[in-house]
Amino acid sequence: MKVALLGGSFNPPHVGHLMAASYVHATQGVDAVWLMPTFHHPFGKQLEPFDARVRMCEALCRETSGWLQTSRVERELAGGGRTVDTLAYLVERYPDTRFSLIIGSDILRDLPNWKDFDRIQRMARVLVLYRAGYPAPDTVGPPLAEVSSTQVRDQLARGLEPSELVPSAVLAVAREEGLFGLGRPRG
Ligand SMILES: Nc1ncnc2c1ncn2[C@@H]1O[C@H](COP(=O)(O)OP(=O)(O)OP(=O)(O)O)[C@@H](O)[C@H]1O
Ligand SMILES: O=C(O)c1ccc[n+]([C@@H]2O[C@H](COP(=O)([O-])O)[C@@H](O)[C@H]2O)c1
Repeated sequence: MKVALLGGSFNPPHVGHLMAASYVHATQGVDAVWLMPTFHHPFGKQLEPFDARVRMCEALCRETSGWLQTSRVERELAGGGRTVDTLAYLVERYPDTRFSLIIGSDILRDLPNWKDFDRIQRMARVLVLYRAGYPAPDTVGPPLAEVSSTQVRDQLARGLEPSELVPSAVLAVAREEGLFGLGRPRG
Protein backbone atom coordinates (compact mmCIF):
# COMPACT_ATOMS: atom_id res chain seq x y z
CA MET A 1 0.00 0.00 0.00
CA LYS A 2 1.28 3.44 -0.92
CA VAL A 3 -0.17 6.45 0.87
CA ALA A 4 0.51 10.15 0.35
CA LEU A 5 -0.05 12.38 3.37
CA LEU A 6 -1.34 15.93 3.00
CA GLY A 7 -0.98 17.64 6.35
CA GLY A 8 -2.52 21.02 6.92
CA SER A 9 -4.59 23.38 8.98
CA PHE A 10 -7.61 22.93 6.68
CA ASN A 11 -9.14 26.07 8.15
CA PRO A 12 -11.13 25.53 5.91
CA PRO A 13 -10.29 22.95 3.23
CA HIS A 14 -10.69 24.32 -0.31
CA VAL A 15 -10.49 23.31 -3.97
CA GLY A 16 -6.69 23.79 -3.94
CA HIS A 17 -6.38 20.91 -1.45
CA LEU A 18 -8.66 18.77 -3.61
CA MET A 19 -6.62 19.57 -6.74
CA ALA A 20 -3.32 18.87 -4.97
CA ALA A 21 -4.58 15.51 -3.69
CA SER A 22 -6.12 14.59 -7.08
CA TYR A 23 -2.93 15.48 -8.91
CA VAL A 24 -0.86 13.23 -6.65
CA HIS A 25 -3.36 10.38 -6.81
CA ALA A 26 -3.56 10.62 -10.60
CA THR A 27 0.18 10.83 -11.34
CA GLN A 28 2.34 9.63 -8.45
CA GLY A 29 1.38 5.97 -8.15
CA VAL A 30 -0.25 6.14 -4.73
CA ASP A 31 -3.28 4.11 -3.66
CA ALA A 32 -4.66 6.69 -1.27
CA VAL A 33 -4.18 10.23 -0.02
CA TRP A 34 -4.79 11.01 3.64
CA LEU A 35 -5.68 14.51 4.76
CA MET A 36 -4.03 15.01 8.11
CA PRO A 37 -5.54 18.00 9.93
CA THR A 38 -3.31 19.63 12.52
CA PHE A 39 -4.46 19.24 16.13
CA HIS A 40 -1.99 21.68 17.75
CA HIS A 41 -0.32 23.79 15.10
CA PRO A 42 3.45 23.80 15.74
CA PHE A 43 3.62 27.56 15.11
CA GLY A 44 0.55 28.28 17.26
CA LYS A 45 -1.93 29.19 14.48
CA GLN A 46 -5.42 29.84 15.88
CA LEU A 47 -7.80 27.41 14.22
CA GLU A 48 -11.46 26.39 14.31
CA PRO A 49 -12.06 23.29 16.53
CA PHE A 50 -10.39 20.06 15.38
CA ASP A 51 -13.64 18.08 15.08
CA ALA A 52 -15.20 20.74 12.87
CA ARG A 53 -12.14 20.81 10.60
CA VAL A 54 -12.28 17.00 10.42
CA ARG A 55 -15.95 17.19 9.39
CA MET A 56 -15.09 19.66 6.62
CA CYS A 57 -12.22 17.43 5.46
CA GLU A 58 -14.58 14.46 5.38
CA ALA A 59 -16.97 16.45 3.20
CA LEU A 60 -14.08 17.22 0.85
CA CYS A 61 -13.18 13.50 0.73
CA ARG A 62 -16.70 12.64 -0.39
CA GLU A 63 -15.92 14.50 -3.63
CA THR A 64 -13.71 11.51 -4.54
CA SER A 65 -14.39 7.82 -5.16
CA GLY A 66 -12.89 6.89 -1.79
CA TRP A 67 -9.14 7.25 -2.34
CA LEU A 68 -9.11 10.49 -0.28
CA GLN A 69 -9.52 9.94 3.46
CA THR A 70 -9.19 11.98 6.62
CA SER A 71 -6.84 10.89 9.40
CA ARG A 72 -7.27 11.92 13.04
CA VAL A 73 -3.75 10.79 13.86
CA GLU A 74 -2.58 14.19 15.07
CA ARG A 75 -5.24 14.17 17.77
CA GLU A 76 -4.30 10.61 18.78
CA LEU A 77 -0.75 11.83 19.28
CA ALA A 78 -1.79 15.16 20.81
CA GLY A 79 1.85 16.19 20.85
CA GLY A 80 3.51 19.31 19.49
CA GLY A 81 2.17 18.71 15.99
CA ARG A 82 5.59 18.16 14.47
CA THR A 83 5.34 16.20 11.23
CA VAL A 84 8.44 14.12 11.96
CA ASP A 85 6.76 12.72 15.09
CA THR A 86 3.52 11.96 13.24
CA LEU A 87 5.39 10.26 10.44
CA ALA A 88 7.52 8.16 12.80
CA TYR A 89 4.34 7.00 14.53
CA LEU A 90 2.63 6.14 11.22
CA VAL A 91 5.66 4.29 9.86
CA GLU A 92 5.72 2.12 12.98
CA ARG A 93 1.96 1.61 13.07
CA TYR A 94 1.66 0.69 9.36
CA PRO A 95 4.81 -1.34 8.59
CA ASP A 96 3.49 -2.49 5.19
CA THR A 97 2.70 1.03 3.97
CA ARG A 98 5.08 3.29 2.07
CA PHE A 99 4.43 6.94 2.82
CA SER A 100 4.93 10.07 0.75
CA LEU A 101 4.52 13.55 2.17
CA ILE A 102 2.89 16.25 0.06
CA ILE A 103 3.80 19.87 0.66
CA GLY A 104 3.00 22.96 -1.36
CA SER A 105 5.94 25.09 -2.54
CA ASP A 106 4.87 27.93 -0.20
CA ILE A 107 6.06 25.73 2.69
CA LEU A 108 9.67 25.67 1.44
CA ARG A 109 10.43 29.00 3.12
CA ASP A 110 9.23 27.56 6.49
CA LEU A 111 11.28 24.36 6.32
CA PRO A 112 14.28 25.76 8.26
CA ASN A 113 11.88 26.02 11.23
CA TRP A 114 10.58 22.47 10.90
CA LYS A 115 11.83 19.80 13.28
CA ASP A 116 14.20 17.22 11.70
CA PHE A 117 13.26 17.66 8.07
CA ASP A 118 16.23 15.42 7.15
CA ARG A 119 14.68 12.59 9.12
CA ILE A 120 11.33 13.17 7.39
CA GLN A 121 13.10 12.73 4.05
CA ARG A 122 14.55 9.41 5.21
CA MET A 123 11.10 8.11 6.23
CA ALA A 124 9.03 9.37 3.29
CA ARG A 125 9.28 10.52 -0.28
CA VAL A 126 8.66 14.27 -0.16
CA LEU A 127 6.61 15.67 -3.04
CA VAL A 128 6.76 19.44 -3.35
CA LEU A 129 3.84 20.62 -5.47
CA TYR A 130 4.00 23.88 -7.38
CA ARG A 131 1.52 26.15 -5.63
CA ALA A 132 0.62 29.01 -7.99
CA GLY A 133 2.50 32.12 -6.98
CA TYR A 134 5.34 30.19 -5.30
CA PRO A 135 7.75 29.05 -8.02
CA ALA A 136 10.69 27.00 -6.73
CA PRO A 137 13.24 24.51 -8.07
CA ASP A 138 12.40 20.80 -8.04
CA THR A 139 8.64 21.11 -7.70
CA VAL A 140 6.43 18.39 -9.18
CA GLY A 141 3.81 19.18 -11.81
CA PRO A 142 2.08 22.26 -13.18
CA PRO A 143 1.12 25.29 -11.06
CA LEU A 144 -1.94 24.44 -9.00
CA ALA A 145 -4.86 26.63 -8.12
CA GLU A 146 -4.35 30.12 -6.77
CA VAL A 147 -6.53 29.69 -3.69
CA SER A 148 -5.84 29.71 0.04
CA SER A 149 -7.80 29.28 3.26
CA THR A 150 -6.82 32.86 4.09
CA GLN A 151 -8.60 34.07 0.96
CA VAL A 152 -11.67 32.00 1.87
CA ARG A 153 -11.73 33.40 5.44
CA ASP A 154 -11.40 36.94 4.04
CA GLN A 155 -14.37 36.43 1.73
CA LEU A 156 -16.48 35.01 4.57
CA ALA A 157 -15.53 37.93 6.82
CA ARG A 158 -16.78 40.32 4.13
CA GLY A 159 -20.08 38.45 3.95
CA LEU A 160 -19.28 36.89 0.56
CA GLU A 161 -20.02 33.29 -0.38
CA PRO A 162 -16.72 31.60 -1.41
CA SER A 163 -18.62 29.10 -3.55
CA GLU A 164 -15.99 29.08 -6.30
CA LEU A 165 -13.19 28.23 -3.85
CA VAL A 166 -14.82 25.76 -1.44
CA PRO A 167 -16.91 22.72 -2.37
CA SER A 168 -20.54 23.33 -1.45
CA ALA A 169 -20.63 20.31 0.90
CA VAL A 170 -17.70 21.79 2.85
CA LEU A 171 -19.42 25.17 3.07
CA ALA A 172 -22.57 23.44 4.30
CA VAL A 173 -20.60 21.92 7.21
CA ALA A 174 -19.03 25.31 8.00
CA ARG A 175 -22.49 26.83 8.11
CA GLU A 176 -23.96 24.02 10.27
CA GLU A 177 -21.09 24.34 12.73
CA GLY A 178 -21.23 28.15 12.74
CA LEU A 179 -17.54 28.39 11.77
CA PHE A 180 -15.70 31.54 10.67
CA GLY A 181 -18.44 33.72 12.13
CA LEU A 182 -21.14 32.17 9.91
CA GLY A 183 -24.56 32.58 11.46
CA ARG A 184 -23.42 35.44 13.70
CA PRO A 185 -24.60 38.95 12.86
CA ARG A 186 -21.73 40.93 11.33
CA GLY A 187 -20.71 43.99 13.33
N1 LIG B 1 -3.72 26.00 -3.84
C1 LIG B 1 -2.82 25.12 -3.43
N2 LIG B 1 -1.97 24.53 -4.30
C2 LIG B 1 -1.03 23.65 -3.85
N3 LIG B 1 -0.85 23.30 -2.55
C3 LIG B 1 -1.65 23.85 -1.65
C4 LIG B 1 -2.69 24.79 -2.03
N4 LIG B 1 -3.35 25.18 -0.92
C5 LIG B 1 -2.76 24.54 0.10
N5 LIG B 1 -1.74 23.74 -0.32
C6 LIG B 1 -0.85 22.92 0.51
O1 LIG B 1 -1.67 22.13 1.37
C7 LIG B 1 -1.06 22.02 2.66
C8 LIG B 1 -2.01 22.52 3.74
O2 LIG B 1 -2.36 23.85 3.49
P1 LIG B 1 -3.20 24.74 4.52
O3 LIG B 1 -4.25 23.90 5.14
O4 LIG B 1 -2.29 25.48 5.42
O5 LIG B 1 -3.93 25.74 3.51
P2 LIG B 1 -3.58 27.25 3.14
O6 LIG B 1 -4.49 27.62 2.04
O7 LIG B 1 -2.10 27.42 2.92
O8 LIG B 1 -4.02 27.98 4.49
P3 LIG B 1 -3.75 29.46 5.06
O9 LIG B 1 -4.14 30.44 4.00
O10 LIG B 1 -4.63 29.50 6.28
O11 LIG B 1 -2.28 29.53 5.41
C9 LIG B 1 0.26 22.80 2.57
O12 LIG B 1 1.31 21.90 2.22
C10 LIG B 1 0.01 23.77 1.43
O13 LIG B 1 1.20 24.16 0.79
O1 LIG C 1 7.12 19.49 11.69
C1 LIG C 1 7.21 20.72 11.83
O2 LIG C 1 8.12 21.26 12.44
C2 LIG C 1 6.11 21.57 11.20
C3 LIG C 1 6.10 22.95 11.31
C4 LIG C 1 5.05 23.67 10.72
C5 LIG C 1 4.05 23.00 10.03
N1 LIG C 1 4.10 21.65 9.94
C6 LIG C 1 3.04 20.92 9.22
O3 LIG C 1 2.93 21.38 7.90
C7 LIG C 1 1.60 21.18 7.44
C8 LIG C 1 1.10 22.45 6.77
O4 LIG C 1 1.05 23.46 7.74
P1 LIG C 1 0.26 24.83 7.47
O5 LIG C 1 0.84 25.82 8.45
O6 LIG C 1 0.55 25.22 6.05
O7 LIG C 1 -1.17 24.52 7.72
C9 LIG C 1 0.79 20.76 8.66
O8 LIG C 1 0.62 19.36 8.63
C10 LIG C 1 1.67 21.15 9.82
O9 LIG C 1 1.50 20.32 10.96
C11 LIG C 1 5.08 20.94 10.51
